[in-house]
Amino acid sequence: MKFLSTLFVVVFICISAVAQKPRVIILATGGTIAGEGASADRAAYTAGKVPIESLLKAVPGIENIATITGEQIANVGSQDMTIEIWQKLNKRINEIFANNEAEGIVITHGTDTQEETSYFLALTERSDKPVVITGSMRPSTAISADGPKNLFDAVTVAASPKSNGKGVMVVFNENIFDGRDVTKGNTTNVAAFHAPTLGPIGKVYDGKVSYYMEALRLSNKNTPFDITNIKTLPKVGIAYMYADAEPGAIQAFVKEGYKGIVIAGVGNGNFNKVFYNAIADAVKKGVVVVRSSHVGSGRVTQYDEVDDKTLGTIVSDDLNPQKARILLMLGLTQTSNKDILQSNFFKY
Ligand SMILES: NC(=O)CC[C@H](N)C(=O)O
Repeated sequence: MKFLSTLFVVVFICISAVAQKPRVIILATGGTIAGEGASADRAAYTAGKVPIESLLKAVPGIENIATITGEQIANVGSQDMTIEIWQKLNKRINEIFANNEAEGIVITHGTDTQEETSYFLALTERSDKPVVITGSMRPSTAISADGPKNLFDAVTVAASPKSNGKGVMVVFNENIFDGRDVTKGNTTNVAAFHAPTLGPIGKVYDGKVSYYMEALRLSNKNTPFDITNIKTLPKVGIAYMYADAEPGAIQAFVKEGYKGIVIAGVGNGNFNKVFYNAIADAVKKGVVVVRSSHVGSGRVTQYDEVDDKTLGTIVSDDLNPQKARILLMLGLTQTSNKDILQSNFFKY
């Protein structure tokens, strides 16, 4: 009798484990994926119009992958993304995982600043469970809209047990990218994202997830950046270098009381003499200056054409300027020690 009842309990647990779908919560923030136009071409549309419930209706079969619920966190074109929305996202993500509300999270997001949100969250959210960001290049009303397919793939990745421990990722056009490495590489094409250092870490196709490599830079709960009780981040600006550039942007940031400046340098984080002098002046006034590059791939290395020791600058390693800005803002919430801030760029 005891054996039979034990057997019954074991069989019941097995059946319910098989029947129970993973739970995925979609946090919607807007973007082209929620865009709406008056005609079927992609021109003249407004990003961030369509609510998450309508987006889900356009994805047949998505309900078979996971038990899905949607929440609207914001509804903006991601050029209007703010640190306040990042904080809202971060808070809700940490809450969802702490309360065991879902196995995975998908964030729908405009593509323009998707790479910044992915890195910010990779540095600040605190779980091993997957957070998958996606979007689209064509609005929901366009011919061959890519949003439904990207959303289907993102939910597939978020629901997959293979994704545990992978942290924050971007899923786009069947590629899975690490949230740190990913960057937008095309202004209009559906293959809008790439990852200059690693390439995609995996692929998602036909409801199946395959990983090929792993990012080793520390992220998620292995970073010290906890923004739970932080209202605003220290101001960090980006100054763009080009032939015969003038240093007005650097001087303006210093005047406005910015705590840090990232130089979107040429080549290996280089700049001309007037930039050099303005940077030296900024450093003397206590502003932390990071050398990055607008080349689009590769590292900015220390003590190359610029002697960072003499100038007092630090380098971004392979982070592009917009990502270097995020790491510097978060680093500055903890210290203004340049050695520690520099070591962050080799760790995270
Ligand atoms: N493809 C897009 O998502 C671009 C739309 C808009 N600029 C945004 O980033 O939200």
